[in-house]
Amino acid sequence: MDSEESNPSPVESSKKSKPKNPRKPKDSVLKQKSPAEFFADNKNIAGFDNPGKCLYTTVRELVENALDSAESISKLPMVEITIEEIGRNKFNSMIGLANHERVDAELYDDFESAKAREKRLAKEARIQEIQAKNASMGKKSKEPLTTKAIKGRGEASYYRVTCKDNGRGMPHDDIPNMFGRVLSGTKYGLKQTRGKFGLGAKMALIWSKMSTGLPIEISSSMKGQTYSTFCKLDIDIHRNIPHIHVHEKRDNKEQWHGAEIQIVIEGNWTTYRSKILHYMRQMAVITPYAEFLFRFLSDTPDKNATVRFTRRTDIMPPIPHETKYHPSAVDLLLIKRLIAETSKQNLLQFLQHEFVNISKSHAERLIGEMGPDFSPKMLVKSLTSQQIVRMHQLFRQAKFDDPSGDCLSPAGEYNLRLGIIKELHPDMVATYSGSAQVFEGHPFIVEAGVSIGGKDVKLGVNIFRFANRIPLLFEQGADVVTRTALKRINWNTYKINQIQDKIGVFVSIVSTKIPFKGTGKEYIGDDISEIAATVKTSIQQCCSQLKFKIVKKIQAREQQERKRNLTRYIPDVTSALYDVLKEMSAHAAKRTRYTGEDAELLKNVSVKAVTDQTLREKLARHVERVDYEMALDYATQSGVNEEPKENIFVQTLEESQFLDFHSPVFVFRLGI
Ligand SMILES: Nc1ncnc2c1ncn2[C@@H]1O[C@H](COP(=O)(O)OP(=O)(O)OP(=O)(O)O)[C@@H](O)[C@H]1O
Repeated sequence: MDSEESNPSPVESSKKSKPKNPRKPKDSVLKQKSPAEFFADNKNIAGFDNPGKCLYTTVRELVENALDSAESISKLPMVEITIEEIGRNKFNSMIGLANHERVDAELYDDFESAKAREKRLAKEARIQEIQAKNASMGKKSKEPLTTKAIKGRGEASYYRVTCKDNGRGMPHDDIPNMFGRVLSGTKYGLKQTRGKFGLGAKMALIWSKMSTGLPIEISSSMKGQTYSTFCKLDIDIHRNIPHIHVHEKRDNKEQWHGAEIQIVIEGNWTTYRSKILHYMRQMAVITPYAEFLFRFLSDTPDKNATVRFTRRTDIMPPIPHETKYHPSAVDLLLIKRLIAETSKQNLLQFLQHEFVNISKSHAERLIGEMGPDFSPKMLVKSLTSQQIVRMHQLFRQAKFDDPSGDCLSPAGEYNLRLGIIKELHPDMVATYSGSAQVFEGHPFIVEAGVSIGGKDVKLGVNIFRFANRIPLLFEQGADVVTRTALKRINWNTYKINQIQDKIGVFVSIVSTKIPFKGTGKEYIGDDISEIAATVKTSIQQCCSQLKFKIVKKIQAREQQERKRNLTRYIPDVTSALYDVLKEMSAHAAKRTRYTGEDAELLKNVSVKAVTDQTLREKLARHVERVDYEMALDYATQSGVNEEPKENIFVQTLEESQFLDFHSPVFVFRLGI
């Protein structure tokens, strides 16, 4: 499909989209909706709630696609995101709309009548007077300096969002459907990916269609391609098909591969600025092997911002690979689909090859158990609905080995720790990576980190959640990680103060199926007991490591305190002791009960060979020695960390294998 500039009018396309159904009864109120229409009507369920959130979710969807794409070809990701503010005049000229000055001012929401204005100004003058009076008396005034003028709903703000990556790129012919057909994508298999639903990019396009009416622009090229694709399209909401404006091949002299997506939408940078930057920062924590360049451009130069999140390691987690279904993870519909799609002929081969953890002998036993109607050689496509139900019933009741986590790609304890240290600079950090666990036949791995102290960390528990290496920023309260950290961890046990310490809790969950609540990928519910239990153990593991360090720190502090106290009491103690000894030595000659060392001491006291000063010096020396020994003991056990230190990052060898050494206080990685 090449260049196609013609653009059917909306009227035409809606006429086409709703053919009259001749059989529809006259009084029927039945209607159908296309998936695109459904999501346009309910865009909030995909995270497109209001203009600010739409800007945030658009950035997020594009960044996550960029990372998925680069990682799928094992390329260290380089992602450039630019948000360019577009003023109203510029926007109008982009869409060919002449600027228009207000004629009937009273029509507008922010209109302030002369009387209201007079009243407001009088009030402001009064406040200023009070403030001046208070200032002269040295008092602070609580009144705000100005009262608010009437605020209308405000003008819409428009932004051009561009995201460029160095990933796989997209095949020329697939691009229109990838961006212009809701629920189409390449990530539907059983595989750990950030994307899943085939929805995100289309939602951004639907929002642009709803707010600016401008099409999306895609440039893309795949490795080794001599051309790049340029495609400009929007979406026919009623028919859920791409509406192509331009789709053409261009020269690719630089041998570039990747994708550049550009979209113009309404948004709100002011209210979502911090969320977007937060998202980028957390993405840098969980993806320290990626380079992100984030730019905000505006006509007002002091609003401009450039943030670069530099790559800190070139070790990428292994590529997650597609796996087969576990027999306990399938339902009737899925079994039917697998039967329809399988290339295997008979039942034995089908069971053996379309599922994990069913060996040949196991498959034979299962078929025997299904009943006399079944045989290993029977054609799988000839199974009746009843027979499929029987198979499903057996799958639910039979015992199968758990699926392995080999197909998963967790961030890795090394990367997680590096990310936390790089972005937060905590005083202490502990990380833990668990083994693969299972829920409903899907493997999952939980990794956790707990840090104490650090830059820009608030007092109390600060939660950082990640699912399939996506930061989750919204709906925090209902999430399994938040609930576990706040309600099920007894921080006191680990000598951590939940209110006064700056605690960072990082939990990253990866799985072939993340049980998100809703398509917005904002939180994981607390109702899956396997996940909740693993999250709890992982956080506890980190806390135990920290407790070890904290206890040592407390001991060192107590010891210092003890030394200070002992030293403070030395003069009093020694003079009291000396007085007693003096008294005893005065009567020693008359009594014979003192012998040996005691008698020697009393004699020395009486001849002033031992004085108050001698006792003082001896006791001070003793306190000093005990303190030194204890300090040495502490340092050998916990390492000296008061010395000047500098972070160093070792360049890794490409294609090498690594061996991790885990200790309660560090992870050491060796190339082998
Ligand atoms: N930057 C990109 N590079 C390569 N392919 C891309 C890129 N962006 C999108 N795609 C392709 O377009 C498809 C649709 O993307 P979309 O964001 O709509 O859904 P998704 O990522 O599959 O799932 P989700 O809705 O869960 O994000 C993707 O599956 C992918 O194949």
